[in-house]
Order: sequence, then structure tokens, then C-alpha cells
Amino acid sequence: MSRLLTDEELDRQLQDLPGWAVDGTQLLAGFEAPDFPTAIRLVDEVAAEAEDMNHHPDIDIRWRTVHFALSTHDKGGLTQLDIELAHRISTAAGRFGVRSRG
Ligand SMILES: C[C@H](O)[C@H](O)[C@H]1CNC2=NC(N)=NC(=O)C2=N1
Repeated sequence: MSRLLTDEELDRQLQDLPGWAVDGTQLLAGFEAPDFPTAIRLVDEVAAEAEDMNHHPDIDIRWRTVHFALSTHDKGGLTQLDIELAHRISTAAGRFGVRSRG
């Protein structure tokens, strides 16, 4: 599950991850919530998902905008764990009515 993904594998799987983009060794996405409390509720939900996976994002919170940066630190790049976490983040955002900025 945690080997580095090839560029082809990343390109193919990004088709199913609208709003996410690869930047070097990271998978990035920004989301805009209707208000600050909802942004924090999203981050709290993502924290639970990350703990469940034992795979944790870098998170930047600025008022209603939340940016996530995903990478598998132990491997120095992107693995299937990052893809899985991206899906969980996008799903959680949808549940909270938080739209992607991508
Ligand atoms: C020891 C612990 O399982 C590891 O440090 C986990 C924790 N969370 C992690 N999160 C991320 N993004 N990458 C990792 O390599 C990673 N490793």
C-alpha cells in the first residue's frame, strides 16, 4: 500500500480527485467553507480520518479557507495512502458543504 506511485498511476487516479493537484512530492487541494466554524469542523473530521489511517496531512487554516498538503513522509513522496486520504478529505468536505477551490 505504501510504495511510491508512478506518474502514470498518479495521473490516472487524479482523474477521480477533482480539485487536487500534484506539486513535486505533495498532493495539494484548497477548500472554502461557508464560515470559520465549519472549516474547523472539517479539519476535526479530517483529523479523525487521518488517525484512523495513521496517515496525516499538513493543514493550513485561514479563516474559511483550508489547504491540505499530503505526502508520505516515510517514503519521501506520494503513495496510495495519500490518494486514499485525499478521497476521504474530499468526501468529508462534501458532507460539510465545503467546496473545493480547485
Ligand atoms: C510512526 C508512524 O506510524 C509514522 O510516523 C506515520 C505517521 N503519520 C504519517 N503521515 C504521513 N503523511 N506520512 C507518514 O509517513 C506518516 N507516518
